[in-house]
Amino acid sequence: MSLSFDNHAFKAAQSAVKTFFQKNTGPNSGVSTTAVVVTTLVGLFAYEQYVYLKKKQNLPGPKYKIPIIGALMDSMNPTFEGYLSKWKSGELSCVGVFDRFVVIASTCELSRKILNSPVYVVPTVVDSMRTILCADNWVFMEGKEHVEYRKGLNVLFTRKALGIYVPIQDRVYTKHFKEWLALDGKSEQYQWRFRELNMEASLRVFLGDFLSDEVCSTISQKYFDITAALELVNFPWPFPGTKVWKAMRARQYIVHHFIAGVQDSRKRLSAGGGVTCMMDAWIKSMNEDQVKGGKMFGDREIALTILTFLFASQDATSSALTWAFQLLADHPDVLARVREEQIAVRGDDVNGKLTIDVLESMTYTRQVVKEILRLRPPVLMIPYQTKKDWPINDNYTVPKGAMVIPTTYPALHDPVAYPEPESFNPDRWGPEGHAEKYPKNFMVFGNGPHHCLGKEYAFLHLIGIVAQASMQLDFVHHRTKDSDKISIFATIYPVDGCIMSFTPRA
Ligand code: HEM
Repeated sequence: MSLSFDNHAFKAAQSAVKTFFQKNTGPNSGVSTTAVVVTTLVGLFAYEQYVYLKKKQNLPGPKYKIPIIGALMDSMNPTFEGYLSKWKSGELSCVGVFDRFVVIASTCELSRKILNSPVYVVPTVVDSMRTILCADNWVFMEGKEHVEYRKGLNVLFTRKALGIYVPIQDRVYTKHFKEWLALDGKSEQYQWRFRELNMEASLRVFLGDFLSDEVCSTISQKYFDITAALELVNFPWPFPGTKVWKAMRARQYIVHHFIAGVQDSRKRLSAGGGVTCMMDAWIKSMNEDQVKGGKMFGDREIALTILTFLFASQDATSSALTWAFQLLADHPDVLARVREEQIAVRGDDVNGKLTIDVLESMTYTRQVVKEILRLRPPVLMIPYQTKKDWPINDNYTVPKGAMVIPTTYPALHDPVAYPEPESFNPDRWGPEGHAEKYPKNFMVFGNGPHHCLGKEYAFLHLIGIVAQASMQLDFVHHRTKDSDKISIFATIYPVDGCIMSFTPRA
């Protein structure tokens, strides 16, 4: 991100300042350099305010912009309460950070409009991501090119493919449950343990055993640097030591190992090996398509795409998993019904291996997962950017180049669609509830051409963990005064980090 407030006007101001200097700061000019510098700075700051207010028009938002940085501090240390008050301030509101003008939409209607207007907007992920994920990554493609590329990835999320992943997921759950049980019922913050389970499940589903345990665990550590750089607006230059710089280094390590994995998978498949993970499935389907002249993906391209899956899934799913355990432990009646369902659908085999058929038959557990995602949506806001001036409604035109952000939380807590929206009520998704009558409000996975590619995988993953944990583990949530408060680290977590203890299920 550059620090140019508005390129044309800024250049004009620069040239005026230069002329002024040339004319007035000679030895005989009688004007001191300090006076000129101060006047220039005041002029530039005044100009910056003018640009901000011109874009802001009548939108709710700060009355003026802090010179140069704007609301950088709020952006670096966001609070959920801060977001809530922003959303409540109006259906559209605004803020300025560095040279970024940000417009936030807080209604379901406007949020959907943004997600479904590819003519006006393009996803930006967040500012730093182009640097971190590499500018040639498919997620930054637009329009037809994006649609076509995305079609080539659908093969990785078909029901058949999802069925291959289930036993891999199950093995990872068992491994992590054992680790939790080895703590002998000790209570501690589990948020990061849930994240580790999730990271290993993702890596093993995506790349199977092509990564060693050691590399998996290093990636898990290094990935923290990528999450930490996910602020809405970052420090503009990736100087050594900045969050973006650390994230880039993490990406280099991860992509290096992913490329090695792709190469191993190619070799193994051409030696007649079977499909063991997503990458194998992808390469095998590519090999088959080759005969029909289908698209061939290169090693780095595959590695970068899998990095986007990790990026898209890791934080969101870890957040969902944390709230899942917390909410289930806090609602023993719901947990008891999940267990009843397990017995009903799995019969004598309640501790047996998971399959996609059995996961799909768990209708109540799916309702529970859906309600967890509604109550605590992992992705609160989805940053897009305008490609041109956009008259988004009768009262306001979003200027070209602005970040325009649809929100999910307000629609998911709309009392019309979800009466008593703060209560955890999986039955609202069942035949006796009426939440399913408001599909437009359920924007947990976005909407429109960029809606989440891994939605069904995420559902099955969360249902699988809840199913297996409910049968194999007894768990207690040690509530604190901060358990229901929300902290923001790319996504949302309970402020106390979810203090839990696990023992084997009696
Ligand atoms: C609970 C877990 C998850 C949540 C809440 C979530 C949510 C989202 C959201 C809100 C978007 C943006 C949609 C839009 O712009 O309209 C998105 C995009 C995406 N998600 Fe997910 N996601 C989750 C898990 C996953 C998983 C597990 C994967 C892959 C394995 C994945 C892959 C993607 C991809 C590739 C995109 C970008 C799609 C595109 O630009 O075409 N997500 N997700």
